[in-house]
Amino acid sequence: MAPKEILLITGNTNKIADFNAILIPAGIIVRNRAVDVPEIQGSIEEISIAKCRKAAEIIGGPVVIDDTALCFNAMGGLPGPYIKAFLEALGPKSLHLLLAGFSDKSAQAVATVGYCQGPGHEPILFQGRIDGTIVPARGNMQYGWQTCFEYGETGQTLAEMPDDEKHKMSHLGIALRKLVSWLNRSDDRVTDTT
Ligand SMILES: O=P(O)(O)OP(=O)(O)OP(=O)(O)OC[C@H]1O[C@@H](n2cnc3c(O)ncnc32)[C@H](O)[C@@H]1O
Ligand SMILES: [Mg+2]
Repeated sequence: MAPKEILLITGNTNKIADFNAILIPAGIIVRNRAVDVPEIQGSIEEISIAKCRKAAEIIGGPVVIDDTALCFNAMGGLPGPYIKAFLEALGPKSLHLLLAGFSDKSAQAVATVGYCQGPGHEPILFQGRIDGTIVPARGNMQYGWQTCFEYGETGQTLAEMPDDEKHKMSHLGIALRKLVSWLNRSDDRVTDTT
């Protein structure tokens, strides 16, 4: 089978590294274009579909995007897809203070990966969602909110987990494995009709 290639549209270098770490072992080559695609307001899915559609229009061909959300259950899912603005304003060290007035510290990390064949095509979404707890920042790696998100019952923040272990269970790992299996099934369909 010929190696598959995707074009990831993102300006986030940590995201590119994570895509490579997860997709290279699955035989997928990740190319990148650092285009700042406008993000609308709406549900996680609406934002991802609009971002993916716009990226395909800008590039004029097949693209992959990811939009990542951090949803606090006590706040009805906010900040959710707006986490970037909160992170920029507060920094990872103060993020947990948003929940200071709530006893429920539970949260979900959500990766929504979109694939669009090109301008005029409908984007397809692949989502990974994991449960965790918002805690005061722990761990060395300064990527987004990973120091503040303790995964499941592990007692470890994502920033404290070894990369290979993290990619097996992370929101992005789950979403990208769904993308890989869809890409492989698409291959089967092409084979079936020839
Ligand atoms: O939109 P693009 O260009 O892909 O890059 P971005 O950095 O704006 O990424 P998002 O729109 O997905 O924004 C989500 C925010 O969460 C951060 N982030 C994204 N993925 C993450 C992950 O897997 N772990 C921790 N933080 C992440 C990211 O740095 C942003 O502050
Ligand atoms: Mg963004």
